[in-house]
Amino acid sequence: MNDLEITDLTYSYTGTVRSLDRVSMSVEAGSIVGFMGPNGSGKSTLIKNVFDLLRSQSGSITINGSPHGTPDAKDSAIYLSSNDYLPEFLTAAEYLAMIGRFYGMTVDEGAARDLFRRFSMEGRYDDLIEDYSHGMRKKTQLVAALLARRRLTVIDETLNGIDIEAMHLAEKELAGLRDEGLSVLLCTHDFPVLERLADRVVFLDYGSVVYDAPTGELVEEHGSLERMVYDYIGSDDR
Ligand SMILES: Nc1ncnc2c1ncn2[C@@H]1O[C@H](COP(=O)(O)OP(=O)(O)OP(=O)(O)O)[C@@H](O)[C@H]1O
Repeated sequence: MNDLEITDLTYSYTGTVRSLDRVSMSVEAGSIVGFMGPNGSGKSTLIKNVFDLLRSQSGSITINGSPHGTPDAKDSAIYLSSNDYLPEFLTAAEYLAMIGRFYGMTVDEGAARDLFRRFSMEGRYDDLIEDYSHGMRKKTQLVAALLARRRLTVIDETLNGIDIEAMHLAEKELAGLRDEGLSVLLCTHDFPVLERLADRVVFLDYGSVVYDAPTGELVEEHGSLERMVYDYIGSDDR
């Protein structure tokens, strides 16, 4: 079964221009799908539709087999947004416990502290988030997802801004989610990360899917994801 199934999703903010135009794509269980596209291509609009943050206008979205607005669907997925907004007035311990309560689970404090240590934030677990750097906030978002371990984790450029050591660990941890049969939709323009990690890549432009294929096939055909994107952007068919 697919953890995320999007069929013919169309969305317009204005009623005239379509930010998404009949987009269909899926994320298979136990896979990592890379999600790319130029600024304004519709990536955030699609993710906001998936998480019911924008009311869908036409098409259908299911998460773990349930329509995306239902409690079952919401319980099955976690969204790491591109910004670093977290409740400033909570400590990470309180924030992670709150995320646990959202999902009806008790956060394993030992596992949380261990992730904090491994992401080079030892000793900061009980500090207020208002004193965290940008990178620490991004890593805290990631720790929340790694603790929640939902069927579908959607990462909207959350990894931008974390250092190379944390990135290395993040890649390992995301591969670990996949090994457990969980899935990840990873929105990033970090081509090497996608080539290492993504089983499949979806590339969006002007609200439509341009490429949707296994990463290996795209790399074989174009030489690299970077080449694929630069050739496409520079082409006359656009
Ligand atoms: N609130 C809004 N009102 C009107 N148009 C919007 C709104 N939000 C986004 N758009 C338009 O919808 C289109 C898709 O935007 P979206 O933010 O989904 O793109 P994106 O691929 O996430 O871009 P980026 O890489 O810059 O984050 C763009 O043309 C954008 O201008």
